[in-house]
Amino acid sequence: MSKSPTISFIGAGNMASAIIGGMLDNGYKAGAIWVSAPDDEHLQGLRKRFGISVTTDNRYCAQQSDVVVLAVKPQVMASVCEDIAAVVRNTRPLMVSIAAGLTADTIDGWLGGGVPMVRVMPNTPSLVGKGAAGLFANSRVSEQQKNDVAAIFDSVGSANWVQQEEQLHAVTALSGSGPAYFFLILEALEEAATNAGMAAETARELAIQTMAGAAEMAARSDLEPAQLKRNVMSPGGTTEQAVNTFEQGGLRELVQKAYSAAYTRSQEMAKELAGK
Ligand SMILES: NC(=O)C1=CN([C@@H]2O[C@H](COP(=O)(O)OP(=O)(O)OC[C@H]3O[C@@H](n4cnc5c(N)ncnc54)[C@H](OP(=O)(O)O)[C@@H]3O)[C@@H](O)[C@H]2O)C=CC1
Ligand SMILES: O=C(O)[C@@H]1CCC=N1
Repeated sequence: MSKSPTISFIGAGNMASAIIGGMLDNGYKAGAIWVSAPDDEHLQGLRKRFGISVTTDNRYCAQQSDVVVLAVKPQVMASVCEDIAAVVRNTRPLMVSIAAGLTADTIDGWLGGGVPMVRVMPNTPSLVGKGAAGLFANSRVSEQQKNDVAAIFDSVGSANWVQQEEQLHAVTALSGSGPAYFFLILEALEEAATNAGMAAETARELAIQTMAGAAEMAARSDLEPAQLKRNVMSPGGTTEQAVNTFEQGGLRELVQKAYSAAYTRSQEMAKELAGK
């Protein structure tokens, strides 16, 4: 494989667009990226936005590249793989799946078997170069191919290898789904502030800046999150009241429950879809 491999995305939705946008902002050339999906109008929009090549023909798309990223919903993965299997057998690209749940063996079976495959669990902040991805390679993937895939996901954030495929369930429940958890908190904080009379625009600006600032501090500081939290809590002050309210309301248990629900769903999807 060349130093900068050509990359085809099958599926052009939220996650593919986020990765492509991030890659282009971080040095990848539009000329090296192909995308396929059923809706030509949507594809033309992406072509205009990103300058990449587009086609409604999945087989043609798969033929163009050293790396083929499967970026469709898990429920349509079987039919997509069966459609491109002959092409994959001939051109032998590195296959990358970003689908939640589906195991490398299941997808390999749909592609006809013997395929080098990396499973990645990325997240949508890839669009702004702040993605967090977990990666697992099957035994057919070479070191060079691992480096090529890691370079793609490092270019849009951070790429983190896991040694056991099962660990991707944990990645999915944390960072794959995670952006939605923080957007939910953002929504709730904005709502609370506007209920107290703050202008919506100001509430959004302050809430986003606070979330970004807290994340940046946690990333840069040697202190534990618990200590960073205590540093905001003046004895007898306002934060103490809010944090106690969260703790007494069962926030930790709720977070554990939500995380487990996502984890379990990832496991269920693997079982449900393997038979299809
Ligand atoms: N969204 C996220 O935050 C994350 C998603 N993922 C995984 O990424 C994958 C895609 O998710 P997401 O981007 O959110 O989903 P979307 O629904 O946004 O995107 C799916 C894309 O696949 C296209 N598509 C549907 N059928 C076909 C087909 N037969 N051939 C080619 N393309 C097809 C859709 O086109 P159309 O819309 O016209 O039907 C759409 O462009 C999923 O497997 C998901 O598990 C992983 C991590 C995070
Ligand atoms: O909700 C989902 O199933 C996908 C996987 C992680 C984020 N979105």
